[in-house]
This record gives sequence, structure tokens and C-alpha cells, in this order.
Amino acid sequence: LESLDVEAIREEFPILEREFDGQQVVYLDNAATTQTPDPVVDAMSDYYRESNANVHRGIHHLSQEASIAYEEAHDRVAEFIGADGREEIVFTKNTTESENLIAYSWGLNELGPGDEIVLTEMEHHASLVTWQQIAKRTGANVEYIRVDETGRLDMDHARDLIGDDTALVSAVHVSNTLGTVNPVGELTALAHEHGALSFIDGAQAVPNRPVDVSEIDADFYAFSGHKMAGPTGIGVLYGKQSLLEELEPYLYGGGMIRKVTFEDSTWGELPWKFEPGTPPIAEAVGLHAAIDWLEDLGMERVQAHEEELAAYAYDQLAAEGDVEIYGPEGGADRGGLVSFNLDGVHAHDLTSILNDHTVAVRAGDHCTQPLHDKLGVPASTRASFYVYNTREEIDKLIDALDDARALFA
Ligand SMILES: Cc1ncc(COP(=O)(O)O)c(CNc2co[nH]c2=O)c1O
Repeated sequence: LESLDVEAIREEFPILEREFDGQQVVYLDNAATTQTPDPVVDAMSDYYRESNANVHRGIHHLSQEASIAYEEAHDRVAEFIGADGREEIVFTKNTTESENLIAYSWGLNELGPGDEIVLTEMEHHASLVTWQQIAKRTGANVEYIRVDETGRLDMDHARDLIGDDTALVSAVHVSNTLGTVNPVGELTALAHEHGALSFIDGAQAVPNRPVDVSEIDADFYAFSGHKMAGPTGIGVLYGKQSLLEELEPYLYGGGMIRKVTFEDSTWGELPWKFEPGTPPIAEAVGLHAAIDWLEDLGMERVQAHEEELAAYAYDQLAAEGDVEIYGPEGGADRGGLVSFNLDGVHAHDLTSILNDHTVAVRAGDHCTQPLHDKLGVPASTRASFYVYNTREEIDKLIDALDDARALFA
């Protein structure tokens, strides 16, 4: 597999030339949000300059153009993730809203006492808090598949938990804290064996590796534009058409209706039924451009690049001798991120020192507080990689650790 031309890629990201206190930024916070290449910025600027109008098929030329661009962005996303068509692609604000859409449209209406929602201990709050609160409101209960000492899912425990009372299995595809790549196809098959639905949180997967929702056979799948070289303000909910057809919308307004009278209303066709009001049009154009840009690189090459950097970072951190690293040892079942703690130094202090060296990483619980409780640490520092990062940038992170030791350890 030919490796990425990182130097050429970096030329499309002027932000990576930014300097603070005379030091060039080292951006290693990609699991939080990725940077945006010129072609994506240009596509959105061109839209605003040349085609901006409201969608839903207004009569005039500009509205026609904007509507086509918006609709074709759905087609492009469907093609990118292996969905059957635009009817299975709902644009939301972000992964979090995609999770909430199913929680409200399906969960509130379908769940009741005795029903089980099976999550994993490594879920992001976007999923964990959402299903926890829906369970409280419906009388359903939540079970968590254990994470074992290597940071992987205990699949024997999964097979014990998922049974005939299970209504939903919701799992993260790639953990944003551990980097663990979960067997989402196997989890989905287990759910289906027992008549349950599967919801896969792909926020850290779709940007970073080839994903085929049809191969996984997920019923629902969610991810965000801003984590895949696209803009903020747009997320995707994939859902099997047969399921989305049956779901009631939970947000009402214009654009999602078929007929409205003073007495009642009927709903429009998919996916518009779930897209009330003026949608993120420019963001959809940007997401379309981001997918074109990523596919030009090749998702297999993106995955290989990130895995190589994650394995390198893992090995360099492990070699320090006073760093605790969370998640599977480097290699194929770890996504492009490494969370760790430096002995004797709080993650926030370490991250502040790294920032003094203009190394941008993230400290905290990464919206996985229960997982950090299980790990026995209040926070961790996370370095996360994308297509424009290099080994030399990881070396700058490693070199800065000594300052933290000198100050805090
Ligand atoms: C696995 C996972 N699920 C859901 C979300 C929510 O995505 P959003 O709705 O677009 O915000 C994130 C974002 N994770 C992070 C956002 O900032 N740091 C992170 O680790 C995530 O990593």
C-alpha cells in the first residue's frame, strides 16, 4: 500500500503553519476535531458566493442549484459508507444529535419496562448518557459489556448479556479514549440473533478507515463531518430504510411534512421527514468535498497512516518507563489515538506543559467519565492523529515530557 504524501497534504492546511511563541503548532487533537483542507473551505466559500439559496426545491435557479447540491451530498455520503441511497442518510448537527434522534424517535416510543439496552463500558457520553436517560424515562434498563484489562471488549460477557430481553445494542466502533476497534459486525449479529436493533457510533471510524454499513449490517450508524476534514454543524444518521420509514419524527416544522391541515399533518418522504427547517446547506457541500478529498487519498491509506503513527506513539511512550498507556497495544485493533498518563503529573498539568511547546493534545475524560472511573484515573492526556501528522511531531511530544517531569514529578 503506497503511503500518504504527508508533505503535499500539509500544504492544503495553512493552519498547520501557525506559530505560537515562535513555535510551529503540532496539532495532535484530531479525535476532538480535524483540520479543514483548502478544497473543503473553497467549496463552502464558492457555495456562499455563487449558489446560496434556501433548499426544498424553490422555483428560482439558485434554489434549484442549492437543493441539488444539498440532495447530492446525501447521495455522496450514502456511496461513501455503503448505504443503499439518500433515503438512508439523515443530516443532523453532529453524532450526538444522530444518537438522540433514534433515542427519541425509536427509544421513547418502543422501549418499556423489561426491555434491555446493552451498551459498552467505553461508550462516549453522546450514547451513554442518552440511552441512560431514555431508560429512566421508559423503565427499560441498561447493561454494559465489560472492557477487559487490555482495553478490549469482553465478548464472552457480550454473549452473556445480549439475550431475548435485549431491544438495542449500542456500541462505539472505535473508542475515542482507548483507541480500541470493536467487532461491530459481531455485536450486530448478536443483536439480530435476539431480535434486537444495533446502533453503531462511528464518530472515530468513518473519518479514519473504510466503513461499509451494509457489511456491518448495522440498523443505525452515526458520525460527524468535523472529524473527517469537513465542517462543524453537520452530522450523519444512517438508518436502514425499512426502519426509518416506520419511525415517527421527533422534531417538527417545515420541509418535513407532506400535508398540513388545522387538524393534523402527515410526513414527507425520507430522509426529509427527519430534516425539519433550514438544513446545514453549506456544511453539506463541505462534507461532500471532504469525502471527495478523503477518497482521493484512499481510506485504506488513511487507516494505515494512522495505525503506523499510533503504534509509533505507543512504542515511544512505553519506552519512557513512567507512562501509563490505556487501550490495546499498538497495531491493527487500535485506531489513530493514544491516551496516557505520566506518573506523578496530572493530565491537565501535562497538557498545559505540552501547550507551552505548542503541542496540542487533549486532557480530560474525553466524555467517557465512567470508563475513566473504571481505569481509576480522573483524566488522561490523549494524542490523536490524522493524515497530516508525522513521526517528528510525535517526537516533539515525547521531548516535552521532560519539562513536565522537572516541574511536577
Ligand atoms: C466516539 C464518539 N462519539 C460521539 C462523539 C460526539 O461527536 P459530536 O457530536 O460531533 O461532538 C465523539 C466526539 N468526541 C470528542 C469530541 O471532543 N473530544 C472527543 O473525544 C466521539 O469521539
